[in-house]
Amino acid sequence: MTATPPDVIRCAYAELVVTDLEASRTFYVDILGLVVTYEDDEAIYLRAFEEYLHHSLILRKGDTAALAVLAYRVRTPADLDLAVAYYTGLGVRVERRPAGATRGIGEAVRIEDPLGFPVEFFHDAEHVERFTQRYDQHGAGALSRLDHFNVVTPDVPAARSYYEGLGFRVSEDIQDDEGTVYAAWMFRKPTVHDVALTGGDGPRLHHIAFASQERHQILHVCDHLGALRKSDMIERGPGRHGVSNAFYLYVRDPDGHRIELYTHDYYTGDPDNPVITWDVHDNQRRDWWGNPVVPSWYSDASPVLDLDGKAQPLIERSDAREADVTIGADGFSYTSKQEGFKLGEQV
Ligand SMILES: O=C1C=CC(S(=O)(=O)O)=CC1(O)O
Ligand SMILES: [Ca+2]
Ligand SMILES: [Fe+2]
Repeated sequence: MTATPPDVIRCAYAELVVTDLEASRTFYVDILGLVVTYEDDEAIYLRAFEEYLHHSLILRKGDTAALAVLAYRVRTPADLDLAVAYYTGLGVRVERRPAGATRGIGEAVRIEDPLGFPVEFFHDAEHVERFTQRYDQHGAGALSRLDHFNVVTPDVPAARSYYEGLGFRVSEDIQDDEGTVYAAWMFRKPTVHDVALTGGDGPRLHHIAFASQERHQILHVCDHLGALRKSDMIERGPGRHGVSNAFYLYVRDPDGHRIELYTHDYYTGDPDNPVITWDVHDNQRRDWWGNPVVPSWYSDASPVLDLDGKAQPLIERSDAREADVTIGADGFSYTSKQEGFKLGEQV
C-alpha cells in the first residue's frame, strides 16, 4: 500500500548559492525590488510584497553558483511525518530539520527527491509584515509573490508521475505526434503551475518565477535595466507566453541564475480544469506572438546541490530535445517553410 503523501499547498521558497552577495543584493533588491527580511555577511532573506512568511528566496554566499533547496509549504505540521514516511518508502534520502535550522522556518523535512533535487517541506514559519498595501515601499517594478519553480529533468513523463503521486495536476504540456513529452506544467495552488518540468539534462534549476500584479511592473524592470546599461541581463522577452498565457520576462542574475517575472496566468482550481497540450512545432507555444526562444533559454540552467552541498551529477536526456526539433532559433517551426523575415531563417 503506497504511503499517504504530504499535503503540499504551494511552492514556497528557494535557496540559491551566489558567489558575490553584494552584486546579488544589488540585483534582487535594488533592481527587482524584493524586500529584505534579514541579512548578514553570509546570506540575505528576501520576500515579495504580498508575502508574510519570513522569505521566499534566500541568497547564500558560496564558491559556486547552484540551487541549494526548493521548498514547498505543507498544510499542517502533521504532514511532516507523512513526508518522512512517504519518502522513506520511496527509498530516497530523508532528513528532519529542527525549527530554526533555516532562519524563519519551523520544523522541516529535507529530501533528495527521486529526480535528484534538494527539496524541503515545512509548515511553520515566522510571520513578518505583509507589504501588500505599503505602496510607499513598492517600486515601479513591484513583485507580488513567488509563483513557480522550473526544473530541468531528463524524463518528463517519469517526473510527471512523481509529482502526480504528490497530488500535483498537469495544466499544460508540450508533446509531438509520436508522444514525446518535452515539458509539463503542474500545480497544487489554483494557478498554472507551482513546478514546471523542462526536458533536458538534469537535475538542474531552469528558473524561479515571481509574479507581479501588472504588466507595466515587468516593463519597468526592462527600462530600469536599460537605464543601468545592464540590458545584457535581459535574456528573453518581454512577451506573452502561449503556455500559461502569462506576460513574461526572463532575466539572468550576476551568477547566471535565471529569474522569470510573470503575470496574468489563469485559474486552474476546479477538478475538471481542462489540460492544454501544445504541439512542439507550434511556434506560438512558448511565445504567443511567435517571437524566438533564444538558444540559451534551452541550454543554460543552474546546477543543484545534494543535502551535503555537493553538486548532483547530471543524467542526459535520451528523448528528443526541443531545441533540436524546432527550426533554427525556436519559434519558426511552422513558418520556416515560407520565405520569412524572421531570425529563424538565418541561423
Ligand atoms: O512559466 C512558464 C510558462 C510558460 C512557458 S513557455 O515558454 O510559454 O512554454 C515557460 C515557463 O515555464 O517559464
Ligand atoms: Ca496591466
Ligand atoms: Fe516559468
